[in-house]
Amino acid sequence: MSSVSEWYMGKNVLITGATGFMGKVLVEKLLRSCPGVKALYLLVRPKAGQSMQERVHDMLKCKLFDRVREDNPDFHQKIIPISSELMQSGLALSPADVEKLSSCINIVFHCAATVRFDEPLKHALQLNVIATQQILALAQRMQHLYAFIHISTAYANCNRRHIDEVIYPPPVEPKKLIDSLEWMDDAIVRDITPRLIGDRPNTYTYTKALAEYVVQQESGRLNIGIIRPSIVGASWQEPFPGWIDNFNGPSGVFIAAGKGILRTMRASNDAVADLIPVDMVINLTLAAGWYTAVHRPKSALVYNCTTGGINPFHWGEIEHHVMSTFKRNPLEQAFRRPNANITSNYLINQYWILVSHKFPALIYDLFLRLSGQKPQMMRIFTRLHKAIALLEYFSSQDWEWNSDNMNMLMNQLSAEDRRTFNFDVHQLNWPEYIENYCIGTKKYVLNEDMSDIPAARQHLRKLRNIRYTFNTLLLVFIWRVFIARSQMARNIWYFVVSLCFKFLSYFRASSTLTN
Ligand SMILES: CCCCCCCC/C=C\CCCCCCCC(=O)SCCNC(=O)CCNC(=O)[C@H](O)C(C)(C)COP(=O)(O)OP(=O)(O)OC[C@H]1O[C@@H](n2cnc3c(N)ncnc32)[C@H](O)[C@@H]1OP(=O)(O)O
Ligand SMILES: NC(=O)C1=CN([C@@H]2O[C@H](COP(=O)(O)OP(=O)(O)OC[C@H]3O[C@@H](n4cnc5c(N)ncnc54)[C@H](OP(=O)(O)O)[C@@H]3O)[C@@H](O)[C@H]2O)C=CC1
Repeated sequence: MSSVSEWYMGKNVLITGATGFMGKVLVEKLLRSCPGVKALYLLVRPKAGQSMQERVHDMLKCKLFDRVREDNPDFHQKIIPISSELMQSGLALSPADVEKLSSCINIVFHCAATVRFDEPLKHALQLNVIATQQILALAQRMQHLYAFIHISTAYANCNRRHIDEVIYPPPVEPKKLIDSLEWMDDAIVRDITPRLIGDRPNTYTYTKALAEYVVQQESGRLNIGIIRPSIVGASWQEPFPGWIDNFNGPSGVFIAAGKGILRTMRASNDAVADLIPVDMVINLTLAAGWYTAVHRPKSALVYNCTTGGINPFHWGEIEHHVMSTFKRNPLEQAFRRPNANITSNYLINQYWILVSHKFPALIYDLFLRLSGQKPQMMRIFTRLHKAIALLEYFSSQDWEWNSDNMNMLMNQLSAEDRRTFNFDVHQLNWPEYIENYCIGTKKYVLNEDMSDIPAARQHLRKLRNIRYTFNTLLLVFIWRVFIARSQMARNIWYFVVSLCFKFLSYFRASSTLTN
């Protein structure tokens, strides 16, 4: 057995955010690659009418856990859900649970956060900063804790161009901010938020930066590791390629482009798209847990978990591969044929929004109205524009992350560990990864069947014929309205036609001469 897996043998692990995208992959990998792990304690809240037990039960039934289920059908016995609402005082843990966790937990992975970019500051602060303080306080009480791993983001310091593996001074002293926001009502907080977040784009990156500082300040004698992944995408290889379960980050953009809804977006073709597969992030996280526990670094080690500096890929290339994949493997019931283009030019983008988003939406809604249905396309576009406006900051510029600690960690692993907990981003073949990612959004986010691809292709052919018919009708209409009715338009038209004719004659004559 590898030394990382061996270390997890007999250990009790506490995980927050286990029902989220990364948390699920962490739980799965621990169960599959560290079969000796004793128990996973998951802090989960009841949600949408489901108890925390029901939520965890549903989670473990999902396809992500198929491989674990094959290896050990009783794997759920190692999962111990603990009811906890991180936004409440004391994390809403019962005294008995606090007692239990304090006496048995050996390692903590703190993944829970709000990742919404439009989260009101108070809420983001409550979850990303205050809950982190509370988890740290709980960790301080743990008698057999070897390591505390905090999941941050590579964009916590996105106001800098070059980001080292250090904790930067916070934009404000977190305690002062917490105290001030406490007495302010939501309207005042909303008004001052832009001033507070300053040169960061949203409350998410701002509060994640504050959380890192809190972890550093309040860690006491804990052994700390901070993981900073960039844009976390579908899985690369494990448990199977292309697994993804949400619309966050690029996934929503890929889906909207595949459905033919999104045709234009502001992004720089040449900017590095710092995507990193979720399985690589989790492999690094588990390896960092082992390293922190065994080597007990004197101060918190930060791991920038990024790809751009090592194996760069650009948004322009992503656009190409996403479009090519969705043309070969279309999504069902596309609105239009997939044909999205990115541009960094504001005016060009506005033009295409008008022509390729708003105009078709208007026509489609008119059609829905006329056929007695409720118009919906304009509403969908309004939401899409709101979502992509929040992402454009990240797709229009480059950052440079130092990844010395990631390299150091890799060098610390045995050959076997490097295979089992692979986070060597050199090995990523981007075109293949993007293809699997897109197919993953089709299979696991939209739950579409691959056997329906011929029907989806047929639908795209139908859309192409509608487009040809529509363009022909438009041309005839323009002809009737403008050309046939006005002498001046007729003269312009004849002038253009004769110019084309002359050009053709000249071209033919010159090509005869050269022959
Ligand atoms: C051809 C392609 C070319 C590519 C070009 C470049 C692409 C660049 C792309 C991306 C760069 C990203 C850089 C991220 C860097 C940071 C990384 C991190 O550290 S954190 C993780 C990231 N976090 C987020 O991504 C949260 C973003 N999401 C939000 O903040 C909210 O969801 C928001 C404001 C976008 C929408 O909020 P609401 O309240 O209007 O809606 P709600 O409740 O969230 O969702 C409504 C419905 O829309 C879907 N949806 C959500 N996000 C979507 C999206 N981005 N696109 C499409 N649908 C989305 C949802 O699944 C939901 O569907 P139902 O109603 O349940 O069926
Ligand atoms: N996804 C990405 O691209 C990136 C993510 N990260 C970081 O990785 C971590 C995980 O992100 P990701 O998995 O994508 O996020 P998700 O939104 O998928 O998951 C968030 C998790 O936090 C839990 N949570 C949220 N609020 C509460 C609460 N009040 N009480 C208890 N639990 C709560 C959620 O539980 P519930 O199911 O109950 O809502 C869920 O399990 C975060 O720290 C994020 O900042 C960093 C870089 C990129």
